[in-house]
Amino acid sequence: VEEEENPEAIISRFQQYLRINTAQPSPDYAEAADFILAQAKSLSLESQTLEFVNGKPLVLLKWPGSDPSLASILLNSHTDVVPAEPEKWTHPPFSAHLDSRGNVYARGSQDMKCVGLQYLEAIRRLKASGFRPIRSVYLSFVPDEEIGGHGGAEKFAESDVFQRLNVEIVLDEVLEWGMKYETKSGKKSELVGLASPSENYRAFHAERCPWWLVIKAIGAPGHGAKLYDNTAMENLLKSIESVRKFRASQFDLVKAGLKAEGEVVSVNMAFLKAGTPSPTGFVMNLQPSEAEAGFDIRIPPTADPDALERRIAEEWAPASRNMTFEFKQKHSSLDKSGKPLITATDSSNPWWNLLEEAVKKANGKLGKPEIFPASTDARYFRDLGLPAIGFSPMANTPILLHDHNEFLNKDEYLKGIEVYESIIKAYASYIQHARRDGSKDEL
Ligand SMILES: CSCC[C@H](NC=O)C(=O)O
Ligand SMILES: [Zn+2]
Ligand SMILES: [Zn+2]
Repeated sequence: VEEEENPEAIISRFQQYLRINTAQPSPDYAEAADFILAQAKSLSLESQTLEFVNGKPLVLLKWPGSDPSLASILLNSHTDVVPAEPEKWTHPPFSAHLDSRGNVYARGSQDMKCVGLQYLEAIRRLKASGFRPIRSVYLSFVPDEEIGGHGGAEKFAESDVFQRLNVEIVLDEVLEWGMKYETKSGKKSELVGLASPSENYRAFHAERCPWWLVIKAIGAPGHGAKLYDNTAMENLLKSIESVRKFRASQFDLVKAGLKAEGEVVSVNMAFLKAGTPSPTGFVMNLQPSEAEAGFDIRIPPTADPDALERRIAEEWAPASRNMTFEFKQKHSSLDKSGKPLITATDSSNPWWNLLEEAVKKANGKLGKPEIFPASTDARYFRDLGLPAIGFSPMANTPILLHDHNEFLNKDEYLKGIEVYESIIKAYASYIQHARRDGSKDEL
């Protein structure tokens, strides 16, 4: 085994990447880009750095295939991570501390620096084994996924550069996802989804789309002791009650086991803003003339977006109650032709089956296609009509996305590299033209 293929060397590279503080809101993108470019160089991959937004580099790597007439494969990962509160971690979030059980602690160890580097390590192994891709394999290391992807994947997907890559399939991240709730029958709190850390890998063919909604109420201000109708607070509270009812109806479907979490609309209040500040807090005997609330809504591609929009306009922020609303973020859950943004998993999309087979070959098992409850950059590629699959090879791993003490076990990381090795090999050697209509052409 070559020096750089030792497990120690592999883990050490993972740690190096994790130690770069790319936490929002001020990620060190320059250092991350340098690191990726150095890795690319050591692997003799072609590279270029794109800057759709100043100071936010997107590193694009290429492993050229032997047949440039075939469409290519894109392996996407984001380089930014969410912030961490260091004092709440057992090991500092950018130390990449390796403990005696082999757990590597760092912000980004699951989401998703692991995946970005596993792609590269898989290529290192494939190269060492003498494998040569027929299709070109591209890797994109994109900025700003955690804040919406507008300065990264969104611009990239819309770019001429991307057009010229002739991409036919995109792989992106997915995170293990579970939820806690009170069962209807008793007080017992349960975990569904990946409650018992499972042996299975999960793969996602769609995701819920983010709608970040702000509703605002106005009303006549007045004395705090006076009862009168149509205050801003009263008007907003009516909306909140209505939102809560709807939220409960959706959640009940999940609790009853009728729907998966990705199949219902979620709505959670993100902020409340009202009141007249005073040096000691808020003025208490004044009813404010404005009140605002913000909601994180996620809509599955299977839901009717018009119906939800009507509900917002008629029940949650009716003009008749002196209310207005605004979206801070609104990704359509339908494509341009009005079809739900769902990547096919039938015979019209050979990449799904190839993924399944490749994971099996690496002794893994893939679950049924699911709808990811949160959002990833994959939606920008699905917008273009491209198949995109959310997949991160992490089994037997507790769900710590955006949580304190995020870690990944080194053996799970190493196993993931083998899984990607198998996937990249299968994808890059696939020589049929995959057509949207499901027909195939032997070349
Ligand atoms: C509006 S894009 C935000 C993307 C983010 N992705 C992962 O957590 C999410 O909140 O789902
Ligand atoms: Zn992520
Ligand atoms: Zn994230």
